[in-house]
Amino acid sequence: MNSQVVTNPEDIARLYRELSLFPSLSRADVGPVVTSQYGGKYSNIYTEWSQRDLDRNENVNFCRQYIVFHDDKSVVYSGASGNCTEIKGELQSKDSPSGDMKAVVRECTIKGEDKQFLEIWSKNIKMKSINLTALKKHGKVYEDDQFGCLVWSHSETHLLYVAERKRPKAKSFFQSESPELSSIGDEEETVRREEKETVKGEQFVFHEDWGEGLVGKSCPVLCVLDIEGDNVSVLEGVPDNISPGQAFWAPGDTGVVFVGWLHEPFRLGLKFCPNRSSSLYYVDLTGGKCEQLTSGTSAVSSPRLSPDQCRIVYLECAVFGPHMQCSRLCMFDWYTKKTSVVVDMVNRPGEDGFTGIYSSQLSRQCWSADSQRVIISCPQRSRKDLLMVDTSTGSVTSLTSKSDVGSWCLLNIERDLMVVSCSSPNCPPRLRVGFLPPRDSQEEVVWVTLEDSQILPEIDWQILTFTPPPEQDNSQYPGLDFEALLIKPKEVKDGVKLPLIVTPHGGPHSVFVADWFLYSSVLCRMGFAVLMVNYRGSTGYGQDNILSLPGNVGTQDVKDVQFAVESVLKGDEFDMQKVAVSGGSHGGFLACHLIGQYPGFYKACVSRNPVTNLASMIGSTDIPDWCMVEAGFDYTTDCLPDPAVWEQMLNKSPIRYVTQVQTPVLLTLGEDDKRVPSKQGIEYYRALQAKKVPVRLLWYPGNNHSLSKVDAESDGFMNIALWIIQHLWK
Ligand SMILES: CC(=O)N[C@@H](C)C(=O)N[C@@H](C)C(=O)N[C@@H](C)C(=O)O
Repeated sequence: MNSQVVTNPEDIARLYRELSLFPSLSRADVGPVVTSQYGGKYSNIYTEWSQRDLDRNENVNFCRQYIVFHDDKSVVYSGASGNCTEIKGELQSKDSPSGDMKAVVRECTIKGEDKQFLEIWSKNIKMKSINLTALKKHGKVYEDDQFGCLVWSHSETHLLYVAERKRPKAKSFFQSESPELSSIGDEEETVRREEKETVKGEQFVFHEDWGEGLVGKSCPVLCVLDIEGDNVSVLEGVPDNISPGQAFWAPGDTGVVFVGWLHEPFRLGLKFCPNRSSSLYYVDLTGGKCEQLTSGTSAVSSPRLSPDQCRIVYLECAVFGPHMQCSRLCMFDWYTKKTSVVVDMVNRPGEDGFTGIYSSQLSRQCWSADSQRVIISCPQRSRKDLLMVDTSTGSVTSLTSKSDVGSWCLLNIERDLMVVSCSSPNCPPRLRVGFLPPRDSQEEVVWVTLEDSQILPEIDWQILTFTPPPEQDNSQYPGLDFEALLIKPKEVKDGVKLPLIVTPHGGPHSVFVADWFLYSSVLCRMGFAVLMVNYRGSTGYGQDNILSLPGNVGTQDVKDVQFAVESVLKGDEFDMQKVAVSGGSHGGFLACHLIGQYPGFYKACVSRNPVTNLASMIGSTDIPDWCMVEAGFDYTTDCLPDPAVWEQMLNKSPIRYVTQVQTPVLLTLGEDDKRVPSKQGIEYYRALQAKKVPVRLLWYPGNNHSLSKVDAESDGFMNIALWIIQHLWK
């Protein structure tokens, strides 16, 4: 075999184990400025990381702290202050604004029962540990990014968080009554009260939840802990037709501002779906009066209060339509109660190259100290950059576009000290800090690395740009181009042509930015080239690019990927007899389309939780609107099955071409997938079996759409690599 590909399973596993060690940065907080007696200033940087532990079969979360000496505008010295500490059981944590206290929501199992505690730490003492489970004021605390929050009041006397609404105990009509209580004591009184609150016939009522990644999260409520009084109250006044989340304290702690998502007539999947009808609200703590701050005709997210507590920026996009779109950055003036658009949607990038805002979540803090600028990390074509927005002028400046690092993520900013994670396809995440230059200055940010990582010299990467041929131009949205990341081994032996693995992203409205990808890095170290295609419809290229795809899935996206592959194969670097295709979700949809529409071209196919039949998916997915929109139809909540629509859906689905498939297919399915139900993969699996096409199906219990648990991810990789090797060199 004239190749340089690693094929021995033990060697592959060793490579995977080596590269899976690199942790990812999930959070950073900047502590208060401390001035030493000699006038030196320093701040503590608290960071949280996540790392795969293949032996414990879990993602391990740990923290590490650093100290940064500065003069409020530049870093003088920095270094780690201690080693890493695993943080197990901590659902949420947050230092108080002064840094004097820390709140922790902790989950632990006591005598076989899961319980949740809200802890208040000060210096070296755990001052309070409130058993939230025993209080029975609400259900489980929300720890997710969609609804969850843990916020200190400005006064540091109250804590705000989100939990599941308390549901009365349900019992059968035929359950025997508890024996008459002999004596009335506190305990008995509690049991008696609970008996009264118990309802019959409600044990099996269906409670819809918010879908994939939010299973069991149905009715969030805003909760406030009065730290002095040790009592928890559920905020009144939130309208019954909305689910609140992403809450924070209003100026002066007079009340709470939050995002409310409409959940009538029913809930649709919310994860990766920022296009759900939602508004900003304010609920007054005293009277419980609730006020809607934004129009209610759009979808909003990530409200962030300015340091001077005068304005709130937030992201806004249209309701329904493509699930990820170009957002507007809007602002609500707390005192005039007026909203304004700071940065509008970008249909086509202009000369300045700014392609629009595609972030679905702003960083925890994103304001400059002067309350004039906002920092946003978001995709700009195939990179992810830090953008500085001047909220007075709406001007957008990239702080990182000249960098050779492909992906920058703002973790936090406090008093203009930015904490970022940055990485590239050949460089795992690094932790850096740097001061935001003064407003209107032309200075570049001076970045200081707190935690470095070495560039992998064996990996080379580049961004390729493609212009579709005239016959594939979109007449409604003409002149659009698209890109792909090409990741390949730096050293290639003479005479060796590289095998190529083609990977279209899912979404379809998402994007591959030049970030660190574990799978692509290991495949590259094994000797494969990997082509990660950002076909038309990807985010980061303007709203027109996104709008060009709905109604054209299964043709435009498929042709874009094939055009990119055939363009790359025109060179003599790659072996066109050794091309595989691999994708997940909509990327799996494309992988299955490609082997059906180009029979024999791909020698192996891997498909993770693929969409294989839009017509059969619409009735079982948590995002039925996605099926309608991507098939080219408008969605309304009262829409009903229509044979003509189903016919169109079927015609745009990979299952339509399954009779042409010759390529061996590996399917990997998550048992708990609410997004693309596993029956989609099974439908395709059976069709291949019936045609006697080599097919293998891996079924991962306890895994959902992302198949991101350590077992599924590591086992999945090994099987993917060996499947490709088996069929590219048979
Ligand atoms: C961009 C995005 O995620 N859109 C959502 C509506 C979504 O879940 N789409 C799926 C069909 C999908 O393709 N998801 C991709 C991102 C995946 O890899 O899971």
